[in-house]
Amino acid sequence: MRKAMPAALQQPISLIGRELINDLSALPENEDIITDFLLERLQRGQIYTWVGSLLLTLNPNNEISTSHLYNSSEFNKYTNISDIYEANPHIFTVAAKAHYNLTKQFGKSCQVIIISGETGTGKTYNAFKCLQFLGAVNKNSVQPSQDICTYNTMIKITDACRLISAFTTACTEKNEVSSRHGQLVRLHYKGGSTHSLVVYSYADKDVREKLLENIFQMIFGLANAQLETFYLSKDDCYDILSVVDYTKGTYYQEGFRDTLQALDISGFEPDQQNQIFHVLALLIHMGNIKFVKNGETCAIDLSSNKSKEALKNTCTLSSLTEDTMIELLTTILINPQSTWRKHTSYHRHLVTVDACRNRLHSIIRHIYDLLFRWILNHINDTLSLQQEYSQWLGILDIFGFESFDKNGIEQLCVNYANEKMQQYFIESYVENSHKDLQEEGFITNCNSLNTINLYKKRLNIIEENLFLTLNDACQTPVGINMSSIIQLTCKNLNNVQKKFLSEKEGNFIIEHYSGPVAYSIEDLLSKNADKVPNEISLIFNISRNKFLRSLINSEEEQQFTVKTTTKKKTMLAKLKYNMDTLIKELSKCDLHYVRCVRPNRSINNKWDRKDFKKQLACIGVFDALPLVKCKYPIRLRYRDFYLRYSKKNTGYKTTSRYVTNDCQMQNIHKTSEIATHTKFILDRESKKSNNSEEEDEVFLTNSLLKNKEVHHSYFATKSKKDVKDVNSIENSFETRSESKNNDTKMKQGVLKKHLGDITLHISSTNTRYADNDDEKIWSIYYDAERNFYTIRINSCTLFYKNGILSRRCLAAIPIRMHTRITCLTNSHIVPRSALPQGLQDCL
Ligand SMILES: Nc1ncnc2c1ncn2[C@@H]1O[C@H](COP(=O)(O)OP(=O)(O)OP(=O)(O)O)[C@@H](O)[C@H]1O
Repeated sequence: MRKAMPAALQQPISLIGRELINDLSALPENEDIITDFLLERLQRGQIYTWVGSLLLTLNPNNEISTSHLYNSSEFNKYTNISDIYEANPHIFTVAAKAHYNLTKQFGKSCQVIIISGETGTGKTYNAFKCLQFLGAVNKNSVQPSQDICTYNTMIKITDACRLISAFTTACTEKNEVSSRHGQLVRLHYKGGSTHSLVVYSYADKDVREKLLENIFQMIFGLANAQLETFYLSKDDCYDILSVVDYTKGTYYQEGFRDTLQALDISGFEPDQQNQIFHVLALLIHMGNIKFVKNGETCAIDLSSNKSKEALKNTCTLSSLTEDTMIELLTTILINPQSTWRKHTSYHRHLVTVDACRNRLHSIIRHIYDLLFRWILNHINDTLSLQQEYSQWLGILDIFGFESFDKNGIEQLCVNYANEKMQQYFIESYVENSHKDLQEEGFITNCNSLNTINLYKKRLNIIEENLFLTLNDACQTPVGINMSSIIQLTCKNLNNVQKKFLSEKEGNFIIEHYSGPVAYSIEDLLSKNADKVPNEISLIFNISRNKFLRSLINSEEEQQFTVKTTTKKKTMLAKLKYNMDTLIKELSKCDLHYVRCVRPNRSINNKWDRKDFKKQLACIGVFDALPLVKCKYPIRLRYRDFYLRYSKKNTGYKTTSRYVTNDCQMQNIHKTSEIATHTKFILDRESKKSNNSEEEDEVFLTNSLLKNKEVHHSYFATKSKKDVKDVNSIENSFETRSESKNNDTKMKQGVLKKHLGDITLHISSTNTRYADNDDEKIWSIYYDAERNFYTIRINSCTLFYKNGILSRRCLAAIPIRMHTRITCLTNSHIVPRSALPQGLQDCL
């Protein structure tokens, strides 16, 4: 059960100024209010919102222009950000915070920005914005005297990521440029600037039947003459490009120009670029090969011109004979590695067209995979400058949750990866927050533990029941009826487990965190087996194409992909291994979460609120919110707090002052003494000089703080009705000006006004009085719209609202300060004894 919120924090939102709120934790825990609020923000072009320390981003869906969010002034604003913990919600803030923590050595030496959400919600877009921003920061931090190579590193890195993206995106039902791969871009830092890049590939989707962006680009981007050298033509029809939108030629041409530029910048020589296109052309032709049944066996369909032509071009581009290619595609070489028993090797014919087709596509996929990894290795070799440093900043962009009308193993891989990441988020963020809050005494019990258990159970069933069954089935040499295996697996589950995994009409249904998804079992085994023919390297080793040969033999040399040690190399086993490795890596890092959602329109063109709420629930916003509401939106580690305010201390005079109940001022010399007089809040607002004698001083005491037993002291917000008569304050200031020569009390420079149970004291020693009676030294202005007072004292401006007197324009959400007597080094809680003089900056 959570502790009741302080009354001041439960006031109606309208009083706080809804349009100023940028953190969901300031709103009541009501899904409808949150939905309205976010959609309102979206209409205003505010696509970013804090959920405590999480950043929530809304995909503007091409309806709202967001260019203003990423223009050069925004870059400058965030690259020169001074107050990293209180900055507006923006992807740049998250990047700046991670960069700040890394370079100032706050927290761990590895900082990772995790961007997640369903497909098409804007993960890749935001990951690029992060990179661009870090590029701008890097540019600022690199001294002109530094190596030009270092100076250009970030430009190269951004282009390299663009290149990787071109090789890993494809058009899907929900996103034209959907990532088909999960990558962790690691920017290695030395001396505050990026020195190298390493891109780790953690999970690839099954790209067999997918259309890869770069292949489109190539077809549209290459000149006709160059296409002819690869036996391609813009007018011909290629199966691998069967759903290409030919009206988008210009778009792909532009993409190709970017890819070429990225290839140049990433250090690919023209002949290497040509080799890449050569291999892509080979794959396009291979995709056109068709098979027919030929008696008991199968053969390549030579009666179709398209298929015949494809075979011819495939052989020419791979420099292999037609016989070799036919043998590779229609037979299996048994015992291929045998050298001493060579006579025992023999070819077994494939007997079904499907088997031949699966074999062809696994070869296409394998070669494409090898090409991509070769490119990745090349980029990493060029940009890692042969060195990795212990400090790095990572951006993790992993493909988003998918649920289409028909889902296969590809969606299973994607959704499992998302399930795993979500479980990790719930475990690392929600569970840790829960522990913190419990330790700090804010909550005694919390429902979030049930949520965590739910995630664990579901993942356990996917991994232990489903994956193991599918992997075992792949290893079995005899034919298997997958439908009955799935039925049996589901039948053996207990009632709780059945909630997560069930079987219906030949499909199996997983109740994911994002809702149920039905997966077809068609092709499940063949695709999961991911059987790359063992003889592929033997056959391509006799090719006269040197690049192809080296590519096929390069598998063992690849460094930046996670290698599975498991003997059962099924697709699901590899994926599980990769995800486990990734999570192990993440557990060593400080994590910054960015959660992406995409509001969609329903048929009547209104926002689909149901879907929007579902997305918010799925990415964990509603799980995190109750915890976030208990925590403070701004949480500084003790060390950060100390560094920040101790600096402020040295800038000020050494003597602090506090006000006792009867407004006497005393000097104190140790900050620790402040702790015993917690009424001290605001000091020295005038900036005239360091000479304390000439300065005005403003104090605010709050009777709420008188009680020393109050452990969680907070600077309470109070509703407007609690503030009594504002005019009377103004009047008293006027009176003070007028009676300056007569009133001895005024000469002592103390003004006191009771506002409910808050007392505002304004004191002045040696105050500079007005030279003439018309000059107003004090003024109070009430801003009715935003419900706060602006107090001007000489050149100094203060803001007052609901009991908070602050030097800055007031924060949009209620602010509390939590203190305790002692604290751990890494605690977010400031010990009372360490409250320094610059505490007012917290406000
Ligand atoms: N902040 C934004 N401003 C403008 N456009 C955006 C923004 N975020 C997303 N988009 C648009 O949404 C499209 C889809 O985004 P993106 O490709 O980043 O989605 P994704 O979450 O990475 O999807 P997938 O998981 O399928 O890769 C982008 O092409 C872009 O046009």
